[in-house]
Amino acid sequence: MNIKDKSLEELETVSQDIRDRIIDVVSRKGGHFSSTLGAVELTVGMHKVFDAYSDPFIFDVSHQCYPHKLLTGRWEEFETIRQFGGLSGFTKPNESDADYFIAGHSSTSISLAVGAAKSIKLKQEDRVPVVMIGDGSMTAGMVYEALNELGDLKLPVVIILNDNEMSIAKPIGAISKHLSKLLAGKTYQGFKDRVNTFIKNNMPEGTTYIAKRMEEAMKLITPGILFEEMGIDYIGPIDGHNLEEVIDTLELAKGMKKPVIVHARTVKGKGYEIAEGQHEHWHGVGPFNVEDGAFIKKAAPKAATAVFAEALCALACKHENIVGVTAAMPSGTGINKLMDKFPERFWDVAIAEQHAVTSMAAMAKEGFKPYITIYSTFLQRGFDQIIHDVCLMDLPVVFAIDRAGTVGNDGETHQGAFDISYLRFIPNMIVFAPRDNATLEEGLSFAYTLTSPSAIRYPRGAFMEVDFPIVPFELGKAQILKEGKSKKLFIGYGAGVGRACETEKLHDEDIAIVDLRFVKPIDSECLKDLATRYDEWYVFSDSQKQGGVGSAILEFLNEENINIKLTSFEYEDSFIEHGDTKLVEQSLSLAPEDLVKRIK
Ligand SMILES: Cc1ncc(C[n+]2csc(CCOP(=O)(O)OP(=O)(O)O)c2C)c(N)n1
Ligand SMILES: CC(=O)[C@@H](O)[C@H](O)COP(=O)(O)O
Ligand SMILES: [Mg+2]
Repeated sequence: MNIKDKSLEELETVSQDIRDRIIDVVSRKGGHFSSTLGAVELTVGMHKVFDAYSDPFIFDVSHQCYPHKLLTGRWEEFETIRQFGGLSGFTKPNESDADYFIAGHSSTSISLAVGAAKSIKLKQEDRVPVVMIGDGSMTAGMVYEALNELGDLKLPVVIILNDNEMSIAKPIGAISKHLSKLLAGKTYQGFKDRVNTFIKNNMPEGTTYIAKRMEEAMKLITPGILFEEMGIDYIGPIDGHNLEEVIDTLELAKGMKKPVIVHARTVKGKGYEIAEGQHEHWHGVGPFNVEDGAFIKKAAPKAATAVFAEALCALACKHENIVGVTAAMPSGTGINKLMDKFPERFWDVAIAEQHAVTSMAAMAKEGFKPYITIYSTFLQRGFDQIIHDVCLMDLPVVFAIDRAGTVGNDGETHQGAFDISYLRFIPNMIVFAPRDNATLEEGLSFAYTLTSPSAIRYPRGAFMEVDFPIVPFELGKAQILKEGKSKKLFIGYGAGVGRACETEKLHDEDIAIVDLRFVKPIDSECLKDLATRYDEWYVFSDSQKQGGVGSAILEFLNEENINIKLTSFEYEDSFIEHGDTKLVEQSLSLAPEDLVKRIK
């Protein structure tokens, strides 16, 4: 839809049509809801003033990109948003030339804009990167790395700060507080260029000097001081739902040919009253009833996250030295319950995974027992800190890794595929996994006793329940769940144990099953014993094959010079698409019915 020539009135209608389409589809299919509604006018303004097929349109996280997709030839296809084989819920260049870059992890947008702006300058092209970044995403350190360079190079970039005073939950920290103060202030237009030009052309020499001093003085009172001092012009706050104001301001910003932040005040959920405002549960939703906003709940077994939160609560009651953090995912990780119960011991540190890891390392050094609770995919953000600040000092930090394995509709940017591979090779790190809710509780208690770093992983949603005796975790010890008459052996790890059991049931042989429990240190004695009885091993784990569980076992077999035929049912060397988990697993031939065929 080309909106360049539309009048303001027509654009108001376009905005309403976009809102109606989002409410209709997301209420039936689920998705990121309140973020996208809050970004409608800002997105329409971007498309009115800039050209998405030439100027890099860069959405931070890009969960708010639905209006952009609707304006760039995906109106009908929007019906398939986040569905298997359908549109991604985030920007994706192979979907449309209007999608400049893939996103899903937050706070990359300004770095992308700096890279784009450097390239545009070198290629001497007439294009301007335009960024939309939320107030929550402004709390990640990477943003300041980018602003630091941008303010120095003064490359033309327009940054729209979409400030709805919400992250997923209420925003945390001094940056958010500062931005809210700005929102409360009166509008300040960064129009110094116009003033300077006027003075230069019309006033005697000395005036410029006086004007310069005046400008310096003004800086002391201008709200955008945080950005102005970094060399980034600040305009705002403006009403991010007032199309005329948005368009005029973006025109002004574009004309400034320098880095400028347009600070827009918006309401998360704007246009669907029930979701308007600071409502965490409207950020990402399942299907709901438009009339009354009631969520259409499907009966589901108890999620691992809920078990984790309850178990950690019980532990924290028992042991006063337990502390913990989430990085802006309080309800997603269940840490909100701990924050409510122990506000002095559990924190939301904002979107700051690196800071989460290193600050908790210091608490471990001080004698506390930190549980760092971060999704597998987001923990990738704190990788160097895990090595440099936790493992090098061999500190007793527990990494509670939620969303391990495939995560469903979020897709490639969010899969919890890599944590085993990226943790296993770090000295001092203990890597282990429960197979169900009962062993998750057991595992969290066991982790409390460890004097080295440890990582325990569990899936999005519920484990598949399996029925075997619960034995206490013992460092480096596996648990043989059943012996078998066949020469085959199923080795399950974490949620993979459930899949091994399902597959064994579908198979027409009596197959032994072992719960590996530890991928590091691996249970050499148990594996050596099993090798005397079984010579065809199959590995089941929700993790990347490269460097994963199968690799660990192969390394062991090689070191012991044991000759076993080993097949690993882990993820192949590619990124995993979005969609319903069952459909995704079938596409990977990892559903039990597929595995039976592959074994045969
Ligand atoms: C590195 C990283 N950590 C955590 C998340 C989870 N996450 C997705 S959106 C979001 C909040 C974003 O808030 P904001 O930028 O204000 O956008 P809004 O939804 O308010 O429009 C968070 C924490 C993420 N995508 N990336
Ligand atoms: C956009 C983003 O990164 C989060 O909203 C994420 O989608 C949450 O994932 P869960 O739904 O698994 O909590
Ligand atoms: Mg926000």
